[in-house]
Amino acid sequence: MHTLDQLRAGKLAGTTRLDLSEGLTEFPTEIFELTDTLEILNLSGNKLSNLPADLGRLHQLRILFCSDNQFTSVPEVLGQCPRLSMVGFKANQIRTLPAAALTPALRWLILTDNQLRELPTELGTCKFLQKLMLAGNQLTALPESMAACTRLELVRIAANRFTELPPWLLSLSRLSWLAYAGNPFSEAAEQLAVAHHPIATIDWDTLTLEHQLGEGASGVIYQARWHQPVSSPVGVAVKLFKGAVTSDGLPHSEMAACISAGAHPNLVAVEGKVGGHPADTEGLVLELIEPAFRNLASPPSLVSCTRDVYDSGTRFGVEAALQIAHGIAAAAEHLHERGIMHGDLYAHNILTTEAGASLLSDFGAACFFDPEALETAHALQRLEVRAFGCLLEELLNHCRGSIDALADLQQRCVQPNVSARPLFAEIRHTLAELRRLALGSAK
Ligand SMILES: Nc1ncnc2c1ncn2[C@@H]1O[C@H](COP(=O)(O)OP(=O)(O)OP(=O)(O)O)[C@@H](O)[C@H]1O
Repeated sequence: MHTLDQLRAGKLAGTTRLDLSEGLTEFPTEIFELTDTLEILNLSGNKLSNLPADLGRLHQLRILFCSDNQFTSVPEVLGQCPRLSMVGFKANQIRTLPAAALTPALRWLILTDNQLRELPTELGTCKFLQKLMLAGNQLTALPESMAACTRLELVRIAANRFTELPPWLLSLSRLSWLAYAGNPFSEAAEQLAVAHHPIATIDWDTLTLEHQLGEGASGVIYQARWHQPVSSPVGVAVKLFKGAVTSDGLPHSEMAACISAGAHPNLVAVEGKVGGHPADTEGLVLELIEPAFRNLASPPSLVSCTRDVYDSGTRFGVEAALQIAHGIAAAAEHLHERGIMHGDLYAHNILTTEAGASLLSDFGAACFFDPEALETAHALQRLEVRAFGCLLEELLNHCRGSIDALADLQQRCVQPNVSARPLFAEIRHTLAELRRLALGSAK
């Protein structure tokens, strides 16, 4: 984080990235002293409601963040920054996205947690659009012109007012990560899934919270001891939800998905939901994940956009790669059978051990569908199969040996013809066979 004083004293000359959060009510004109170098401007956490009319002077600007400010409209002046490819206005009070604000280079647009009711038709001309974050608005539809946004890979429309899933979304050939829970059209499927999976209520008084294990966008996780009447206390993890909308959707939908997912060796087991919390906070009691588990990768960077980032030294043996792939395919198949799409099937949401055990976690983007409405169900499943294909590509890229049959499967999972992609039952079966062959040849 930089300071206005540093900027005014000329100490930031030549910088390519500027981060200022000081309760600013106006755009500091001194920023224009950085016109020749400034590529990333982060003005999140201020009190801004507009940007200067000559913003286009920042001709190198590629990335602009203005989260947690007081904008009511996305400034039209953004359209004058030709290189601007990433725009973030999360948690403002935005009601309008003017067509003039759209830049030709737009690749990543974040308007999570605003008050948008409609979007301009011109969004369909943003042919480089790859990642679109619209959770927590009041949208009822997306412009049909967006069917031309064929580079879209990740779309968040959870917690809006959609009465149907835009049908053209399901034929976008690269779409891999979709979150739509918390809309009127998906409510019935969510309620049905929860009704089919009653869960124990664990009284808050039977839990002793110990230290914090971690914190995600949707909640805080604590290690705890669960005192049961007949046995000695067991170690568990307790996730207490924050309640607010996240970039993936509503915590309520995350809870519903965790609960209705049911038990599977490649998912984190849910013991029950917390009852009787003194502040009425919602929470889940989860199996404690062993410390030997590590995230397979880190979330995408500003550069990688939709793809995870791996540690430079990451290398898998053939058997480990197949074992991880098989475990995650089995988990995804299990979820799909129950009418749940994970929505965020990514290596950064997969935990693995050196021995090759794997867990698919983070249900923050999960959505529900009717598994018996086959056409939509299969289209959604095949969308998530592309996400799995991306994971397979990454496993192959970091694999010590080559596996031609795995490369073939990967290609089938990401093929542009969505309806020709295999479903997870077939993928899991193929991977089981490949594991058997690999084990056989290792003997
Ligand atoms: N059951 C568990 N046992 C042990 N540690 C856990 C458990 N669940 C979560 N954690 C720890 O808490 C952290 C936050 O978990 P959480 O699932 O809320 O968020 P996340 O998925 O990492 O983040 P986000 O939801 O923002 O993508 C994890 O990274 C992990 O370190």
